[in-house]
Amino acid sequence: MASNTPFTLKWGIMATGWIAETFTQDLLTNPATTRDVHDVRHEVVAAASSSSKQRADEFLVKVKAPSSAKAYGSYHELVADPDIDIIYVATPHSHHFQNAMLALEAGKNVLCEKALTVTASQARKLVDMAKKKNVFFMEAVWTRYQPISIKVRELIQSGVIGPVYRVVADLSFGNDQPDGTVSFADTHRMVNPDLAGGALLDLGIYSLTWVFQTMYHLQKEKEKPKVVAAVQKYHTGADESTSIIVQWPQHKSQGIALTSLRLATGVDKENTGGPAIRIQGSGGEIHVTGPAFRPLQYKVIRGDAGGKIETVDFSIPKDPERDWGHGMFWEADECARCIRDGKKESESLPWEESLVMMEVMEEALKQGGVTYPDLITTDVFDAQSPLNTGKR
Ligand SMILES: NC(=O)C1=CN([C@@H]2O[C@H](COP(=O)(O)OP(=O)(O)OC[C@H]3O[C@@H](n4cnc5c(N)ncnc54)[C@H](OP(=O)(O)O)[C@@H]3O)[C@@H](O)[C@H]2O)C=CC1
Ligand SMILES: O=C1OC[C@@H](O)[C@H](O)[C@H]1O
Repeated sequence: MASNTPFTLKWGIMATGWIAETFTQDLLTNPATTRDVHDVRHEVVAAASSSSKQRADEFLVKVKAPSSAKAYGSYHELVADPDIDIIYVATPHSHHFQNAMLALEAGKNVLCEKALTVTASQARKLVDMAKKKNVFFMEAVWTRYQPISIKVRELIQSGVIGPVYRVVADLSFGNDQPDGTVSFADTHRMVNPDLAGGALLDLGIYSLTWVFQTMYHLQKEKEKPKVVAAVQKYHTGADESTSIIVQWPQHKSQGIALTSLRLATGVDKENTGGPAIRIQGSGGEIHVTGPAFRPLQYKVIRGDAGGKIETVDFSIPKDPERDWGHGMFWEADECARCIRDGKKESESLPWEESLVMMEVMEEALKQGGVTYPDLITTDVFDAQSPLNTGKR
């Protein structure tokens, strides 16, 4: 008989920045009252800051973690904690390879923020280590686990718009300034090459996510894509605007993934001006509206119904007690279920798909002449790398 007790996943949070705070608050929501989830739950066991233990302490207070949660002043201490089941890597992309490898080497399950790494070779090495250590490993593309994504994938598979031959997806931030900048300081992770900055690895990955989850993910026989890219470089050397055409010739399908720090997807911040994602099948279309990382509406326009439009809206549930909900808890629930069930990778975002997406982004950046420093592109693990010790 199935147990009524939810499976508990114990988390260690690596880094204390913006997304660490947001994700941890989602972890701390009540799954039952927030989103009607009763089979899994989450516990925040510890958080670590590479800057100081005090920063980790302040972080735990800020997110209202239970008083039992431990604060560490180093990533090494975090990955050595035997009470932790899974490490959430929430550092800039520049650090993901070294930080995720530190955790995998220690035998921990890992959920690593997007973009998974800076290079495809780094991503392959992480997957190899996850296999060697027999642990769960997943790229934290939260969009894949949101109900709207699941529904859109189901709709496509049901054949309601026929075979999908083209997807156009955009995530652009509209930060153009009169002085020619894109509003981020040159040292900010969005544009700083030392932190693997640039529109593609940070935002364009969501446009690619829609291209991939609506086409490549659903291919029965996987086909390697061809890639053509146009890249506009920012004065820091990172990309400020990147447009990629991904082609699967045998499937007769093409995806166009767009991203820009200058232009916005829509005229307002909610991107309601038009569909951010347009999925075109031979029998109709699906339009998805809202920022590609967390869109809240789709429309199905069926050719066989004379263009009749069905509109479906979604919302992000909140924990009534915490007055909080960002929509990252669904990916956390996926980690818990996979680990409970002994799975090492998620079916919604298999390792192979993360690797192919990294290859596409690497190729696009190569075509655009974007390069990153050796410290962050090496695929040789170094536990004492400044990226792991925080000695900047
Ligand atoms: N899924 C999503 O919706 C989002 C995902 N992200 C992803 O999360 C990652 C982190 O982004 P975000 O939280 O916005 O970044 P922040 O700059 O807010 O935080 C990054 C944290 O990483 C740690 N860190 C370690 N070394 C450095 C360094 N040299 N420079 C800066 N920080 C360092 C710091 O924590 P400490 O000092 O405590 O070690 C810092 O607080 C990125 O890869 C990004 O793509 C970001 C936003 C949204
Ligand atoms: O992943 C992300 O999604 C939301 C954006 O605000 C952020 O810059 C990006 O990293």
